[in-house]
Amino acid sequence: MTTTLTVTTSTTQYPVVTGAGVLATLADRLAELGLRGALWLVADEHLAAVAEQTAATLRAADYRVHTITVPSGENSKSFAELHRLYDWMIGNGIERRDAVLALGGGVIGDLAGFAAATVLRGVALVQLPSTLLAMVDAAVGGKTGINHPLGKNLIGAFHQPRLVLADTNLLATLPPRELRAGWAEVIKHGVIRDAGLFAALADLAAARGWHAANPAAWDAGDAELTTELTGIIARAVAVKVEVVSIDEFERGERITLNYGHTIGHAIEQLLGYRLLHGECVAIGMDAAARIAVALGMCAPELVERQRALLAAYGLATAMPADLDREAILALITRDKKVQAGKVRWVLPTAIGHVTVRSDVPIDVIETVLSSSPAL
Ligand SMILES: NC(=O)c1ccc[n+]([C@@H]2O[C@H](COP(=O)([O-])OP(=O)(O)OC[C@H]3O[C@@H](n4cnc5c(N)ncnc54)[C@H](O)[C@@H]3O)[C@@H](O)[C@H]2O)c1
Ligand SMILES: O=C(O)C(=O)C[C@@H](O)[C@H](O)[C@H](O)COP(=O)(O)O
Ligand SMILES: [Zn+2]
Repeated sequence: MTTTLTVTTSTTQYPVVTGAGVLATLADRLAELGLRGALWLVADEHLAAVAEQTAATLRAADYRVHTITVPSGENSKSFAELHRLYDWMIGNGIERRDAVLALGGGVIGDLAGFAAATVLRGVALVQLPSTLLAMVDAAVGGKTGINHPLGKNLIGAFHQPRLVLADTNLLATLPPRELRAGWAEVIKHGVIRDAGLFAALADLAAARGWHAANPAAWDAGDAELTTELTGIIARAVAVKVEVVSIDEFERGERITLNYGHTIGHAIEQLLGYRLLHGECVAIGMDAAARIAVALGMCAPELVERQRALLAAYGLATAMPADLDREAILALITRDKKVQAGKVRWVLPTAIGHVTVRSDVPIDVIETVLSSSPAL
């Protein structure tokens, strides 16, 4: 099953295509978009074979293709890697009508996307996500960037892709831990905007007997499961498409996509990126839900339901014991969503609904952090 959704903003419109085998349609789609310049394929090192195959197909369709691989992992969202991409592009004569193709997870999408946003003041970008997380979230919506030693994603730009092609066949080689990290953003999409998606995830978990001790596993040979999960992925993509179409530049609605990230990003950075982005978002979602309960915004049952669903998809919500709670607090106040010195918290009121609050008392946050279950 292939699903095509369209991001429509005041400045642009582009398709987000999700399905098994869609990467094979890349050359035709580029031609339809009128992208006939050279292609600069930036691939995660673990996707080198896919990159080679993709480049060969594009060359057979008369494209000039340059390829480069980037070391896997969060550390590649760095000035050094960005610089290496600029040297490669400029050194080999990139032109304004060319396009950058980002083949990999969110790290490659963010890094190559930012290079595309800035080289020659911007060239076309095509996102070819290869992780669950990138398919449902990172590849869509145009947020690109790198990390700064003082914080996550602090240097970046909005640069919308011309096309997102999410080939779910690529997920067959994704390590289970990375797949689990992707479920965090899928569940986030359910909590912030789509109670039906949350219910579908919960129903599937119940039907399959998935819980903390026996979490979700995707056996690609199970056709029925693959169909169900592909449908769920398409539904999660739809949430992202909807939100960024409403609010491209995060002036309002888009901040809801940051649910779980205020604390999540702080943990990611404090642990030196030892935990994955999705794993930290899961911990941050649990803390945010507990803040909402403490403020009387939702019933404690919401925390339990969210925790159970995260656990069923293999995600822990306890904070690592070595995490310095004071340091989390300090980092939160440097979050890029801080306005007039106030942290803007995305908090749930019910499954499928969140609201933004800038008046969360510090002692509530301290209590939630200090009462977090520890790993
Ligand atoms: N721009 C956005 O809107 C947005 C949204 C969410 C997250 N992000 C960012 O995305 C990053 C996380 O992305 P991610 O979870 O995709 O991680 P990632 O890009 O680090 O990829 C995860 C790991 O899987 C490997 N891999 C990727 N695809 C594979 C495949 N098909 N088969 C085998 N191995 C594969 C990679 O080499 C890497 O080791 C974070 O930096 C986060 O900040 C950005
Ligand atoms: O697309 C968005 O907007 C998001 O917030 C999606 C998040 O899942 C993603 O992690 C994003 O990179 C966070 O953005 P940031 O502005 O908080 O760095
Ligand atoms: Zn995220």
